[in-house]
Amino acid sequence: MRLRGVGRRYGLAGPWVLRGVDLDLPARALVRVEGANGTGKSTLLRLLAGIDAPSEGRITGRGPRTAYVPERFSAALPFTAAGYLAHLGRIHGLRPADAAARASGRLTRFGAAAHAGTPLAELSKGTSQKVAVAQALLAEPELLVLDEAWTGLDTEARGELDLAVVERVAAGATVVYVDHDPHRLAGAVDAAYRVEGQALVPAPLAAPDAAPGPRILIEATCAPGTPLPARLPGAPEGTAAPDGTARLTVPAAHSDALLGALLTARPPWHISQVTAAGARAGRPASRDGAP
Ligand SMILES: Nc1ncnc2c1ncn2[C@@H]1O[C@H](COP(=O)(O)OP(=O)(O)OP(=O)(O)O)[C@@H](O)[C@H]1O
Repeated sequence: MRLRGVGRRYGLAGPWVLRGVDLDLPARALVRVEGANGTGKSTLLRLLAGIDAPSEGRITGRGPRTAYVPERFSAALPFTAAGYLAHLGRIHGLRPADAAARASGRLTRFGAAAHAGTPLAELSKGTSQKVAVAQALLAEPELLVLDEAWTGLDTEARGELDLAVVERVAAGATVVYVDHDPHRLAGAVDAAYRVEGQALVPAPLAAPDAAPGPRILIEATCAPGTPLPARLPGAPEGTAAPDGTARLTVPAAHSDALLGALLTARPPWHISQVTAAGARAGRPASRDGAP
């Protein structure tokens, strides 16, 4: 996706919020946008998501599957949380039974299963935000735009969203996000930009050492006594036990490479579980439980 000479102002004679923005967003990339309060980050994200149009300039190459999570989500629609997600699933072309199953799975993943039957209008702010995140992930978007989507989520749901973002990028998507936490997803970010004045300028990436970002725990098995392959990518922490089980943690950015190395090793390792490191012990990454 490309932005060329993009500008946005509100009202015909309003001040320019953004002007002369040129940006290339490749596939399979995690892109952070930062900037001081009120500089135009949300304005840029709405333009990227296509829910607002530039006042000047051109945006091209946006794919059909785009999802957006706003800073504050409130859907004043006559649906329950699960009904709303299932409805969106059907709009995305899923069969009713598949849409209902996927809706339920997404609510479970973000710890909102207990509120599946609650009308949208009665959801707490945190649960509404979980529904917003669940709806964005429903269509497996190729462009995912997150405007402080972590705000209002509990710790577990924040970890799930970190993991879901990393998964989307690994699946080939472009994910663009704003978050007040400078360490959010640090170590996994491919490019960062700062809104300054009316311009968008490249920003330095947070050092992975200072802020390692999400880590993934990979549990694998092989024949008892098999040593781990040498020089595994991502410098994973952990060892293989004599019974042939291994528990390894790596920065999320390296988890795909590590999985690939284990699966193609000689002899190959069988992957038994992949979870967010720091998730409750022994529970899979897609877990249930109320907030
Ligand atoms: N719908 C709108 N109508 C008029 N002005 C707007 C609108 N949306 C944003 N603005 C103005 O555009 C400027 C940039 O706002 P925007 O919300 O994009 O900034 P931001 O960097 O996301 O802010 P924050 O960090 O507070 O979330 C602000 O001056 C804001 O008042």
